[in-house]
Amino acid sequence: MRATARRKIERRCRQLHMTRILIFGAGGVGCLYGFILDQAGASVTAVCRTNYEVVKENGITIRSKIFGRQHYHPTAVRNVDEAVQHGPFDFILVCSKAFPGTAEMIRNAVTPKQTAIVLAQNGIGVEEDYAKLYPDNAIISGVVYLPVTQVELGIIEHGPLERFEIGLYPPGTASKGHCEQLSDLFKAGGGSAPVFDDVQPRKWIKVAVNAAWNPTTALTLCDDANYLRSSPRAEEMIRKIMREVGVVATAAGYPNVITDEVIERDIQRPIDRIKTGGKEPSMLTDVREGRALEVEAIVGNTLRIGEKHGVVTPFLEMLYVLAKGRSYALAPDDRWKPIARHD
Ligand SMILES: NC(=O)C1=CN([C@@H]2O[C@H](COP(=O)(O)OP(=O)(O)OC[C@H]3O[C@@H](n4cnc5c(N)ncnc54)[C@H](OP(=O)(O)O)[C@@H]3O)[C@@H](O)[C@H]2O)C=CC1
Ligand SMILES: CC(C)(CO)C(=O)C(=O)O
Repeated sequence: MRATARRKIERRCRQLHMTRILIFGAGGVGCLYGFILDQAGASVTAVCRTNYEVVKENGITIRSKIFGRQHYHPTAVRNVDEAVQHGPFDFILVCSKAFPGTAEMIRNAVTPKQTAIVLAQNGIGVEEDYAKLYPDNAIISGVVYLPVTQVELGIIEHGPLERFEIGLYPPGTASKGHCEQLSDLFKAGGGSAPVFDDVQPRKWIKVAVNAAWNPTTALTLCDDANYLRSSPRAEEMIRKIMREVGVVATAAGYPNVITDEVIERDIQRPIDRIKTGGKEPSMLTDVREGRALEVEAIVGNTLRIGEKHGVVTPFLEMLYVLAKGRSYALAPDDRWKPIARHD
């Protein structure tokens, strides 16, 4: 290898090792992304809540169809104030559920002009609160494809898919340097984080998937394969909901994104799982654990964007009302609060 090429690789490795990452929300997604970044050589601090003692004492065990059985030990802290002594952070990965008020919770760990805030969450329109609060920081919006569940405190089960699609919010606001750096880190850690000039079309595809699968499985208490087995109309209902989200996306300026081809490709995964065993979407896990549901970020924001553009969304409206009722029964504090701008 030529000396200049070797020096370039050595410099890149040094940069990765110096990168400081804060994971806010050490559940399924947070623990798995922390693992990938730890593998890349970054310094990983994790804000843990219920699993604090276990993670501090024993670290995190990963049982993954891709990475195998793994173990790592991030620096566990109880809250953002405690995390600050391990900063300043180059990236904060927000991996908690997309609920109102989270943007304020990370404030003390955000260094203006340095920290890139990465949203590893489902939903649409979830970036605006961060963009308003942190105008001097890069906001990276992410689309998470990662079937993962924390099955016991500090123990994470992960299926056969790992892809984190990322892009700046709003698109083209600053240099793509932060996105490229994060993408390099994922690659170095064995993961995959492709960078998009505009990641919003990708967010729309994912919210169509989540609006269809998350409330239906949460309300029926069936994993995706069992839901498909449950009646001859179940599969077509998923397509109808996804098409409805497609009409909203088109009205919002993203035509030809949620196409029939995209819908068929996505629905094939759960259909295949009828043979191999179903996946419990994260909202079904929340129902089983008695936690509030991410209805606003996934269904509420989508239907309000539709409303603003004069699109009638009967399926989304029905899912919204029923899933909000379910969430309210589980967590009575979860009353309606808009979480972001709805355009
Ligand atoms: N799981 C999956 O397969 C997928 C999930 N997603 C999305 O990724 C995001 C994360 O999901 P997932 O990992 O499943 O969620 P989890 O519920 O497993 O993890 C969220 C974590 O955030 C923690 N948390 C919440 N609020 C706070 C707080 N104030 N302080 C400290 N910790 C806090 C929770 O702590 P505690 O345990 O104490 O509640 C929990 O550990 C969601 O937006 C989800 O929709 C996307 C694709 C797939
Ligand atoms: C796509 C799906 C349903 C897969 O896990 C998901 O994003 C979730 O569980 O929230």
